[in-house]
Amino acid sequence: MAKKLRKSNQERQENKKNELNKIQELNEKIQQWDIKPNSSMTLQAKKFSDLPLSPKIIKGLSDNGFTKMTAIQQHSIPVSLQNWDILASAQTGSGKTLAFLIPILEKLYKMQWSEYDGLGALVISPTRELAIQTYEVLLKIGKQFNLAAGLVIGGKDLKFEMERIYKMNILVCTPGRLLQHMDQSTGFDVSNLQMLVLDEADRCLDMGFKKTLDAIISNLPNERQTLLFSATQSQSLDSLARLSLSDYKTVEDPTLRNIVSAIKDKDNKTTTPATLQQSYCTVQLPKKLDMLYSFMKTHLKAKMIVFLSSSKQVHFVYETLRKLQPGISLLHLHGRQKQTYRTDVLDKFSKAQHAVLFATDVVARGIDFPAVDWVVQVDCPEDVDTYIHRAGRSARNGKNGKNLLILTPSEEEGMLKRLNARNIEPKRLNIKESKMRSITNNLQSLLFQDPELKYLAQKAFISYVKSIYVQKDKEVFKFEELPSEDFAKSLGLPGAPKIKFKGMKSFEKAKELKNMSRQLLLLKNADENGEVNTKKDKQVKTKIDKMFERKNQTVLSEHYLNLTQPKTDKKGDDNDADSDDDFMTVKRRDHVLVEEDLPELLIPTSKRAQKKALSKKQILLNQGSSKKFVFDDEGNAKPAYEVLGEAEFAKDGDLETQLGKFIAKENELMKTADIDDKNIAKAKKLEKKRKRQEKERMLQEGYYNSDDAESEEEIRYVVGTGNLDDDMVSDDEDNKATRKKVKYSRSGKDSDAESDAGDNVIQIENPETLEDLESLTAKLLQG
Ligand SMILES: Nc1ncnc2c1ncn2[C@@H]1O[C@H](COP(=O)(O)OP(=O)(O)OP(=O)(O)O)[C@@H](O)[C@H]1O
Repeated sequence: MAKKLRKSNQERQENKKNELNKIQELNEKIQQWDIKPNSSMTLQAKKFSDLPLSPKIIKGLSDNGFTKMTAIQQHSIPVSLQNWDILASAQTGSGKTLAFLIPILEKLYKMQWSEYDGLGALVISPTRELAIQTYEVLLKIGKQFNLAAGLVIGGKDLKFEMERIYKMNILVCTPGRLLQHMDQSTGFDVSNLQMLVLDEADRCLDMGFKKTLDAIISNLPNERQTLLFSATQSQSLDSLARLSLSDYKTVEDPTLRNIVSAIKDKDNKTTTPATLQQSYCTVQLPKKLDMLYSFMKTHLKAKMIVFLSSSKQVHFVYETLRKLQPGISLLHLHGRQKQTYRTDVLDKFSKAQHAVLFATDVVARGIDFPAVDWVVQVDCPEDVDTYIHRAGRSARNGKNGKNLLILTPSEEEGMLKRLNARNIEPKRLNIKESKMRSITNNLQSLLFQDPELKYLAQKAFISYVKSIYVQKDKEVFKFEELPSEDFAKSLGLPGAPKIKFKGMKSFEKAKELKNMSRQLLLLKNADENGEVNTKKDKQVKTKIDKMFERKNQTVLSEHYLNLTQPKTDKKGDDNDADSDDDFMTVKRRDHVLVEEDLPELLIPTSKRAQKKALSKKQILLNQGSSKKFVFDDEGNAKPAYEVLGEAEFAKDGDLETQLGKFIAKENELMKTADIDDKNIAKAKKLEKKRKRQEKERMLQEGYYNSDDAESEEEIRYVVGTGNLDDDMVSDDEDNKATRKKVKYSRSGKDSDAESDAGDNVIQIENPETLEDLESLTAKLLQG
C-alpha cells in the first residue's frame, strides 16, 4: 500500500515536472515570437494551435468550435502573451472577447496560479449583459483550468458577495459594484492582480464611470498588465489609456518593458464589417411608427433588433405593437427591467429564429446575439460610435447582416455628414408611400380604450422630446424643428402634452430679476439728487430707517428667493436645468389623471407654484363661508335663494300642492342619481380590477424595478477547486495549513500538496441553477 502511494506520488511529481518544463518551453517560444503585424510568424499563424498556447486552452477552444483565429486574435494574442499592455480596437463581432480571455487564462496557468493566490485578473464591462456574456465564454473555454472565477454585477446581498469575493482568481464585473467591494469588503485583496481588462472601455467612460474607473485603477498595483478593448476609439479612451496603461507615450521605444501596442484591424479602415449592408431612409417623425410597423410586416421571417432612444419609448412601442399582432414574436429590453427578466429576454432572443427585439442602447455594445438579420435604428443614434455598435449586433464574425437607419429630414444632413467622415456611407432607400401602412387610428383607439397605454404614450412622448433636447450634437438633433403636435398624434395621443422648460426659463428670468433687484436697491440708496449712494453704511440712520430697510430687504429677498427657488433647494444643492428629471414640467390639458398618477416629470415641483397654490387655499379660508349669487339679464348679482312674497308664492298653488310637486321632483332626481351612482361604482370596481390585472401582468413581465433588489440575485460565482467549498474552508486552521503547502508547492518543492489540491473533486454549489445564470453560486473552471 505504502509502495503504491509512493509510486503515485512519484508519478505526480514526474507529471508536475513535465508540466513545468512545457510551460517553460511555451514561455521561450512566445518570447521569440515576432509580434510585428507584418511578420511572417504573425501572418502564418492562422489557427490557435499555431500559437504557443497550452494544450488546456487549445482543448477548451476546440471543444467550443474555435479553431481558426480572427484577425484581432491573430494580431493581439501573441502581443498580450508577451506581457505588453494593449490598446486594441477592432470591428464589432470580430472576436475581441477571446482575444483577452485567452491571455488571461494562459498567463495565470503559466504562473501556476492557485485559488490561494487571490485575484489574478479583472475584466470590467460597462453593462451587466456584456459581463454575463463574457463570463459565460470564460466558463466555456476555461473548463480545463484550476481557477475560480466570479461574476459581480451588482445586487443587494453585499454580505453574500463579501464572504466569497476574496476566493476568486478571475472576476468579471461592472465598475460600480467592484468599487464598492474595494471600499467595503475587508477580505478583498487586489494587491496580487496580474491583469486588468477593460472591455468596451470607451463605453465605460461614456456611461459616466470615469471617476469610478479612476478610483478602481488607483487601488490596483502598478505592476500589472492592462488590456483595453473597444470597437471604436474615442478621445476619452486615449485619456484612459494614458491613465491606466504604463508608458503610453513610449510606443516607439521597444526597449521598455511596458509599452503600448495599439493594435488595429489592419484590413479595415472602418469599424463596420464588410459583410454588413448599410442603408438609411428618411421619414417624417410622425411617420416613424408607421414605417416601423410596415417594415416589420414585410420582414416576418427575420430576426431583428429595433433600437429606440429611451426605455419609455421601448415600453410604449412594445406594448402597443404587440396589441396590433404583427405576426412575429416581439420582445423588449431596457435598463429599467429586472435583471432576471433581462436575462430571460436575452436568452429568448438568442434562441429565436424570427423575432423582433425592441431595445435601448443597453444591448448596443458587445452583446453577441446569433444570426441577427436586421438592425433597425428607429431613433437616430447619439453619435457615430453608437451607430457602429448598434449596427454591429448584426454581421458578426464574417456573417451577413443588414442595418437600416431611420432619419428624420432634420437629422439627415447632419448625421450623414458625421457617418461619411468615418467612411460609413449607407445607401439611401426610398420608401414607397403606397406600401406604408398607417397605424395612427389603431393607436388612437387603443389609447382611448386603455388609459394605461395613454399614460405610456405620454411618457414616451416626453422622453423622446427630452432625448432630443439633451443631445450634444445640435447639428444633427434640432430640437426647435420637432413637429410635436403631429408626433403626439402619431403616438395616438389627442394632442401634445405641453412641456415647459422650467429650469431654463426660471434661470434666465432669475438672472433678469436679479439685475432688477440690484437696481432697486441702488435706487433706494440714492440721495435726494437722484445719485446713487454706494457708501450707505456711512449714513446716519434712525432706528425707524433701519427697521424700514430691514423689512424691505426681507421683502426683496423673499421675492428674489421665490424667483430663484427652482434653481436652488434648501440645502443649497444645484437643482437647475441640468437636473435630469426636473428640467421640464408638463401642463396637461386633455385628461383627468389625478396628481399621484402623474409621472414625476409632470408634477409641478416649483416652490413658487406650490406657494401660489397655498396662498389660494389661504384666500379661500380667509373668505369664510361662501355665498352663491346669480346674475340677472342686466348682469346684476342677486343671492341665489330669495324669499318670495306671499302673493308671489301663492301663484303656483297652495302649500300642500307645491310640497307634493317638490317631493315628486326630488324623488325623480334621487332615482336617477341612484342609478348614476351605481353605474359609477360598477365602473370603478371594473377599473380597479383591470388595473390590478395589468399590474400583475407587468410584474410578471419584469417592470417595477423598485423592488428589483428585493427579488433578484445578481451575483453568480464559479468557484474553483473543491477545496474552496464553504465546508472545506470553514476550518481556518486547516485552511491556513493548506495555503502554506500550496504556496510552497508553486516553487515545485512540495508536489504532494499541489496534487492534493488538484485532486479534489470539484464542487458545484447549485448545479440546477448554474445554467439559467440565476444561481448565487455556480461553478468552475475545473482541473
Ligand atoms: N476564432 C473564432 N472562431 C469562430 N468564432 C469566433 C471566433 N472568435 C469569436 N467568434 C465568435 O464571433 C462572435 C463575435 O465575437 P465577440 O463577441 O467576441 O466579438 P466582439 O469583437 O467582442 O464584438 P463587439 O465589438 O460587438 O463586442 C461570437 O459569436 C464568437 O463566438
